Amino acid sequence: MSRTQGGGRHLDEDDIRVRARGGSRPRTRNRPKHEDAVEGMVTAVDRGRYRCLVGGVPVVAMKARELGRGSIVVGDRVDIVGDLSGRPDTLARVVRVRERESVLRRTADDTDPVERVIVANADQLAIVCALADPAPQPRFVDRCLVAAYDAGLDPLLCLTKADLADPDELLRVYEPLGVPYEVLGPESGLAGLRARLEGRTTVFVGSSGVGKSTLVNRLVPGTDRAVGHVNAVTGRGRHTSTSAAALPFEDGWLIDTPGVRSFGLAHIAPEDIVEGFPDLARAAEDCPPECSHQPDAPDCAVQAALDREELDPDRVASLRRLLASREGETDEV
Ligand SMILES: Nc1nc2c(ncn2[C@@H]2O[C@H](COP(=O)(O)OP(=O)(O)OP(=O)(O)O)[C@@H](O)[C@H]2O)c(=O)[nH]1
Ligand SMILES: [Zn+2]
Repeated sequence: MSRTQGGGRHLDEDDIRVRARGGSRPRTRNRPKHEDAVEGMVTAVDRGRYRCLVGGVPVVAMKARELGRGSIVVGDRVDIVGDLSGRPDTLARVVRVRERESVLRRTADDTDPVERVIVANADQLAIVCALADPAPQPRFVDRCLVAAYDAGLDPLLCLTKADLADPDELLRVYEPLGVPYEVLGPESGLAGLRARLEGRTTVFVGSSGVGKSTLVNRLVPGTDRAVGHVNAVTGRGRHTSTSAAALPFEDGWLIDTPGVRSFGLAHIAPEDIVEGFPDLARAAEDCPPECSHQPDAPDCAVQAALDREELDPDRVASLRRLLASREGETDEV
């Protein structure tokens, strides 16, 4: 049959012929490119280079031009072609990014509308908070809880430096919310925490000095965070990256985020911020639409419940600060 005949009809007959031979898949012009691509997980990103773990081998890759401008972040599952040997000076190519099961986003600050995905495919957010030195920052915890619930991640509160202070005051607030927690000190075993991390992809966040690195290093001994970085391979500097890096851990992943001290929440709607406060959300349901929940808000049911002493004033204050910070006031943590 001549190729010059009507295209669609010709394709039909070609299709039948292929099937009649049995076995082989029908050839179509739309077959995915790069059928030989192999799946990998992005463990670090550094200036346009993606460090991926492909079948246990660390491979450095660049983004194929056909992928355009879309971002690739730590946690992404990607399809890779090219040199997958992992040898120095080799550079593979990421040709596809698999659909993400979750995205953890942040805006640079609460009034900045530009949001960035910082980690893909995580399912747990470990909020590291010291019990002392630095003093606990419940507002930081609240902010992280909002980000976790919004992203569909399960929160896990890691209370560190239990040798320096008692966790009771913080637990009085967070235990009734059903937030899982671990109390950790230098001498405490890590069995409980390990069990919560097994098989999961957990992002660690914490403000400076809370003991996050100490914790991650205890969980994955001998992990020099530098190994997570592309630099050694590209030879482009030895700085400590401020981007996230994933470490394999017990059938799951630990993702450290040294550059992320907090989450700007500008991309989260006020209603969703309230959802991050399960102890207050019920009362807020009785508020007028678009209620600011601030003390001067007319008919605010949160204020009414507060007046009846049904709500924890500190929690209401924290919610109000978060909501106000989206309006342009800063909420430093
Ligand atoms: N007393 C006490 N000190 C701790 C504990 N965990 C960590 N530290 C100390 O706290 C300080 C900060 O710990 P890091 O692990 O560097 O804290 P970090 O959260 O990674 O801080 P950045 O490196 O700034 O991100 C260090 O001097 C640690 O030795 C703890 O459980 N108890
Ligand atoms: Zn209200």
